[in-house]
Amino acid sequence: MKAFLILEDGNVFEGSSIGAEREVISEIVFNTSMTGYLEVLTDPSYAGQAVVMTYPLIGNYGITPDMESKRPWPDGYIVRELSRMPSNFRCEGSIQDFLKKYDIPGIAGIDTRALTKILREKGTMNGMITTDENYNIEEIIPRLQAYTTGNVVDKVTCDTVRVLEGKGKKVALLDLGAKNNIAQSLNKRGCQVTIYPAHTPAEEILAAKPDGIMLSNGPGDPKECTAIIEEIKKLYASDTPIFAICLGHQLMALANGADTHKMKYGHRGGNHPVKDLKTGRVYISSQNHGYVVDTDTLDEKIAKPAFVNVNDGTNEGLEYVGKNIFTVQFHPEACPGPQDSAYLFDRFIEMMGGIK
Ligand SMILES: NC(=O)CC[C@H](N)C(=O)O
Repeated sequence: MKAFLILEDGNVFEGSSIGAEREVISEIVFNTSMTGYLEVLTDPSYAGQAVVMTYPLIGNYGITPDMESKRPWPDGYIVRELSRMPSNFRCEGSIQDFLKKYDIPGIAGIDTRALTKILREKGTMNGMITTDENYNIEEIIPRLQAYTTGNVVDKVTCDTVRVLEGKGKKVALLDLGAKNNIAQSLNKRGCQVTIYPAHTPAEEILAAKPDGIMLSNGPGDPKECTAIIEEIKKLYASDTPIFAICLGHQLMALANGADTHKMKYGHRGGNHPVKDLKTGRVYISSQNHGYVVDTDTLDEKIAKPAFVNVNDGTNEGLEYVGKNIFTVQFHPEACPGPQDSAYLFDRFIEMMGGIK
C-alpha cells in the first residue's frame, strides 16, 4: 500500500506503508546511527517524534532481545529500505510486525538522504504519515504548523518502584524515560538500583538514604517538566551525589536557573565528538537530543561547562561547583553506540565513595 510523508514546508515523499496503516502527525527527526535500530526504536526519548534512519538498510536481523525498554516509542518510523527477510539466530520477528503490534505507522522506500538534507537545512519540522492518496495539502499544512508535542515524560515513565539488587552502592534512579542500559550499567558495577517513577516526591527518594541519585534521559521539551524541576531543586539541595544524563542534565540546569533552547536539528547518532574541557581529550559519544542548555544563562558560581560538542560548540556537560554533581548531554550508557564514555559510571561510583 502507498504511503505519503507530508512535511510542514509542503514537501511530499511517496513510499510504501509499513507498520500500522493509520495517519499520524509528529515531529520528524533523523538518526545517523549505522547500527542499533532496535535500541533506537525502544529508546523512550523518541516518544512524541517520528524517526528517520539515515542508514539505508534497516531490520536485517529483525527483532532481538536488544531492547532499551518494553516497547517501541516513536510516533512513526521512516526508512529507505526495510528488510523483508530478517535473519539472525536471535531473531524473534520482523520490524513490520513489531510496528503493527504497537500501532506505529511508518513509511519505507523514500529518499531518506533528500529528506535529511531538508531537515538539516530548514531544521526539524512536523510532518504527517498517511496512506490517504486524496490528501488535501492545504488543509494538512496548518494542522502540521499548529502541532506541538506536549508533555511526554508522563507517557514513558514507570508506574511503580522497582529494585535491581546489588551489594554495592545504593543508587536512586529517577525514570524520566530511562533506557535500560542506564540501570544495567550501574547494576553491572555492583550498585543496588531503585528505579522511581518520574513524579516521585524528592522527600520519598531522600528518605531511603541513597548513596547517589541518577537522573535519566527522557523525551520532550525539558521546560514541560515544571513539577519535576521543583523536586530536582530539593535533590540538589540534599548534597547527595548526583549524575544526570540528557533530559536529567537539562532539568538539573533548569532547576538551577539556566535556560534551554531547541537546536535547529538536534544531535542523534552514534559518532558525536565531545571534548572534556579539563583534559582536552575528545570522546566519541552516542547522542539523542533536540534541546540544549544555554551555558550563558548559567551562573559560573553554580556550574561550569565540563564537556563541549566539537562539531557545533554546544554544551555537552556540566560540573556543579561545591557539589558532588556532574551531568552530561550525551549517553555514556551508549546503546547503540561507542563505549568511550562508560568510565563516567565509574566516576559516579567513586563520587559516592568507591565500591563496597
Ligand atoms: N535523550 C534525551 O534525554 C533527550 C532530552 C530531550 N528530550 C531533548 O530532546 O533534548
